[in-house]
Amino acid sequence: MSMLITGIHELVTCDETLDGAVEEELHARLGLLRDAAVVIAGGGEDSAPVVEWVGPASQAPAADWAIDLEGRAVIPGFVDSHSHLVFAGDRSAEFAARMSGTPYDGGGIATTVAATRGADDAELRTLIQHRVQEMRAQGTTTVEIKSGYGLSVADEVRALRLAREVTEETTYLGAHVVPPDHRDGGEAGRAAYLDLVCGEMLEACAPHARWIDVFCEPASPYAFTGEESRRILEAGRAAGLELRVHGNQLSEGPGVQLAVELGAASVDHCTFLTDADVDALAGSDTVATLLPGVEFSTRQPYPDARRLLGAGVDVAIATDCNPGTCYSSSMPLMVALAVREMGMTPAEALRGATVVAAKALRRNDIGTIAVGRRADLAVVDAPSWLHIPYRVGVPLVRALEV
Ligand SMILES: N=CN[C@@H](CCC(=O)O)C(=O)O
Ligand SMILES: [Zn+2]
Repeated sequence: MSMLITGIHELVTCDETLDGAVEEELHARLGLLRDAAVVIAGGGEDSAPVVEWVGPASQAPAADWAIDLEGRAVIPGFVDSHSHLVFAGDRSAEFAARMSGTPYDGGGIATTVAATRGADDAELRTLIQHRVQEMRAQGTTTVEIKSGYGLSVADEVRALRLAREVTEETTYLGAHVVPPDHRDGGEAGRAAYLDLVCGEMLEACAPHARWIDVFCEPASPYAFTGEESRRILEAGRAAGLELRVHGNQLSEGPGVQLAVELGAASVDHCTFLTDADVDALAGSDTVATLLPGVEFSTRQPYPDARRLLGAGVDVAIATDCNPGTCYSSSMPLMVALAVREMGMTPAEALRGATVVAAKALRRNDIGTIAVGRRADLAVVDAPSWLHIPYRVGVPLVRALEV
């Protein structure tokens, strides 16, 4: 079965090779067509629908079904490459304290670990499904989900198993923080937890995960040093996982350069960078994923995306949706913050939320609208994609259900 989607006033494909794309600075590298149509086909029990044809509406082929979007804009579905959706509990009071000056240091993660361990599978499943649905309703069609609020073998496996029910992009984050039960044991407790993360826990979690991640942040007493992070990432790679890193969130530190050295797909946060960090990223295949909702919700300074883009670094943006540093699932909000606060042009921010975010997940089947790629489309209830940052806070974007 095929479906013709027509009545598209602006079609953002993010396909830079597309013939006939508008060549205006405002829409640079977006592969933008006006008065366009898309044909999608396939899809069934085992396979997602794919794009079969893209072009001017006047040349569209016939299809089994047609829908008319009546002059709206269409973009590739957002790729949210960084989230922590498997959690229970509430930390809104911590947010309120930060708004009046209390700094974030990662200590609140223990609160969520306790609440998450205390929730049964059905409760957690409902929470995850609700959050994924909330994302789709705002245009997100792919989401990466980390564990990291279990921090025992059984609880980490459970988090990844539940995350796998809704996405292939699952990330083992046993190295989120050293949990309270091990911190109480001092240096020996910490060493025992590292052994667990790199040993029994990794072995149990690897079958449920594609990625391994670590909160590399020597400035936080709860997180991991550069050397500890190296050991964790190397163990993960030996177990067949691909690498991503939480780095340079609270201070300058080793995370970015470690991620580049080990060939991680992405290093996320990048709030505090030295010139050497920027240079390392610029010569690498590692994406810098910025998480502007975190700076919004922690009152930290926003990272300077312009500095990274100017050096030639690939910059993605994601929500980091989690109960501590950013409880927002809204990619449209992240696009707006990236433009308003981090020096990205609207076009750079939209690319960062789609095609560059796909690169951060080492995927080339999503993040663009092109023949043969997945038919993951989002509709903007406005004539131009520019309304996403322009009409901040207005729920204009939704995933197209096909
Ligand atoms: N920094 C580490 N992890 C999360 C926050 C987790 C939490 O505070 O619950 C982040 O990406 O910001
Ligand atoms: Zn995170």
